[in-house]
Amino acid sequence: MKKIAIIGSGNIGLSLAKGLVKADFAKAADITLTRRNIDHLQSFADAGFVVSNNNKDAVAKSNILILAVLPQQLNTVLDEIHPVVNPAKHLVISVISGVSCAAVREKLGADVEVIRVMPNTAIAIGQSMTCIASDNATVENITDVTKMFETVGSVVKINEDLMTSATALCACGIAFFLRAIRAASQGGVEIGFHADEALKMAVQTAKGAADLLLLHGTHPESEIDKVTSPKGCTIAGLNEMEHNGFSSSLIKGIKLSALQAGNLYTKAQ
Ligand SMILES: NC(=O)C1=CN([C@@H]2O[C@H](COP(=O)(O)OP(=O)(O)OC[C@H]3O[C@@H](n4cnc5c(N)ncnc54)[C@H](OP(=O)(O)O)[C@@H]3O)[C@@H](O)[C@H]2O)C=CC1
Ligand SMILES: O=C(O)[C@@H]1CCC=N1
Repeated sequence: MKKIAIIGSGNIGLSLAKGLVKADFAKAADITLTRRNIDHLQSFADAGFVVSNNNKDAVAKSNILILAVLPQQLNTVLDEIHPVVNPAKHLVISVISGVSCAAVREKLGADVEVIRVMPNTAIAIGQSMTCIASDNATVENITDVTKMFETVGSVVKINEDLMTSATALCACGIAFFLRAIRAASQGGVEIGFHADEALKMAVQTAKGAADLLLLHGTHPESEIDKVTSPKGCTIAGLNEMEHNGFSSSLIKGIKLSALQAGNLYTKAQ
């Protein structure tokens, strides 16, 4: 029987909890959500989740332990739960950016199996791109955790040294693509649409573009070639965007996010 404790139920912890229940991976009653201010979890309590501000108690009652606090909040939590973490009983999953499996074990004990997982907020609707890495978990536990996260999106197993890159591309990436959609809708308003219709059109167009790549398995440029008629309006707009640094700004932003993701924990010490 899976009993899950999510320690630090904020944006990603709650997205994960919603996704796991929506996917029928777990029942709400089998997931304990913790945070210090549990008043903010009332709607989740109403939906059947167990809510608590007692991390030790939540850990003691679970076998899958998901760490989802901010990097700068982690050490306090690890010091607190250390006495009740049992390597024979608990599998530790950390979604915390910039914190290695080894750093978690330094606080919880060398025998504890730790799997690092980097999902994104689309996990709430079963559409996460989740990257997984571990330096000491058994093949069986990695397989189980892969299956768990496959119920809420796609999973890629990577080497741990690429985890901060995965954070930038996939977890931060949600915000990057959302900002691109917002910009497109703002352009739509300038050329004549009301804001609500412009947003709806931009969202569906973005979804169509992503699905073309997913369903055709093609490269973006090959799909772009089908849109850019010779002397047409698409290539005119696209080249204007490139002259203004469209691709370059995305690449630079992703590189800076990856750098920052790698420094989150050390900066917090
Ligand atoms: N947001 C995202 O898209 C993603 C985030 N991540 C990673 O997930 C982690 C959480 O990020 P995010 O959800 O955005 O942050 P939030 O600030 O939204 O969530 C952190 C939660 O931890 C709780 N918390 C803090 N201290 C404690 C404590 N001692 N015991 C129990 N709960 C505590 C906070 O609530 P309270 O103050 O009430 O205690 C808060 O709800 C980060 O490490 C981030 O790098 C990873 C992938 C994606
Ligand atoms: O912005 C952050 O630091 C976190 C990590 C990835 C997404 N949000």
